[in-house]
Amino acid sequence: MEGNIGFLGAGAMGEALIRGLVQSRQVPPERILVYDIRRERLQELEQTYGLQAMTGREELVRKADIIILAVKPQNVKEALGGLQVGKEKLVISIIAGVTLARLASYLGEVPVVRVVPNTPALVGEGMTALAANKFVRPEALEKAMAIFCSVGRVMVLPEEQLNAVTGLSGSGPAYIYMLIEALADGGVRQGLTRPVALELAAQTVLGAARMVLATGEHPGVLKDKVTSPAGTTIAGLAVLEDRGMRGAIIRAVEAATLRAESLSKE
Ligand SMILES: NC(=O)C1=CN([C@@H]2O[C@H](COP(=O)(O)OP(=O)(O)OC[C@H]3O[C@@H](n4cnc5c(N)ncnc54)[C@H](O)[C@@H]3O)[C@@H](O)[C@H]2O)C=CC1
Ligand SMILES: O=C(O)[C@@H]1CCC=N1
Repeated sequence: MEGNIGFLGAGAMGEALIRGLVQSRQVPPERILVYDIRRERLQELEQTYGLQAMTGREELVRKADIIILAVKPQNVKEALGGLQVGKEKLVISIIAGVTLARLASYLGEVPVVRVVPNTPALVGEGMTALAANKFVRPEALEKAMAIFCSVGRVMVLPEEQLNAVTGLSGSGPAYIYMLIEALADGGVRQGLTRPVALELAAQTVLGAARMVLATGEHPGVLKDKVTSPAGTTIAGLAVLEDRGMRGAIIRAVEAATLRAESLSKE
């Protein structure tokens, strides 16, 4: 990948992308530039990855060809207010809920791609959806896609769908970690050791996810293949139905989507 990639803000998600990019070998660390308001954070990232720490957002914007905005929605105004970004640059925002229109109110008529990534990018298993404003040329969109393709899967969607994506795949890893933790607790409850239970739980989630993606079969069909008549699985599934697992997950995605919508207005 050509050019310098600059991160404005590098917390949990910024670092997941940095690590994923470095591990993918698509971008050498010396072409990754970072500015974060916390000095100790900058030093830590510089030492860990050998990337270039910038003295301020102006230096970052001057030296980077692609600028990834990775501050929290609440910090958008202080991070972007008064910032001059040339039209030849490509801005990529990973900020949840913040619309292309709102970004344009700070940045003006520059190419911006709004992206919803997730933290499994750190291990090359990210899921990213993106939408571009009208100033983004096809080659620039390709570049944005290449960055996120190097750390997982990518899809282009209409911007109106990105808050729902945030509620599903953006926040989703946390739901799944909770599921894995609960499965492991279940195993421990039945007498398994914690490490054994955790490995069983995590590999089961990974295997089930791979089955859905690799076979293209409806998850209901795959579920039926696990479920023997009068067997163990149906006994477990009946409890999950009783306790409203499906409804709880649907509501979780809804609540997170609504929160993404409200973040845009903060
Ligand atoms: N964590 C996740 O799984 C995902 C996060 N996102 C989005 O990514 C963005 C970052 O999220 P996290 O990394 O989780 O948050 P975080 O709080 O870990 O990182 C934000 C970073 O921005 C820095 N910062 C704050 N104000 C700044 C300023 N004015 N200039 C430069 N740096 C500044 C902070 O010091 C911090 O290191 C958010 O907008 C979030 O909505 C999107 C998808 C997934
Ligand atoms: O919790 C958040 O607001 C961010 C956005 C999606 C995942 N983490």
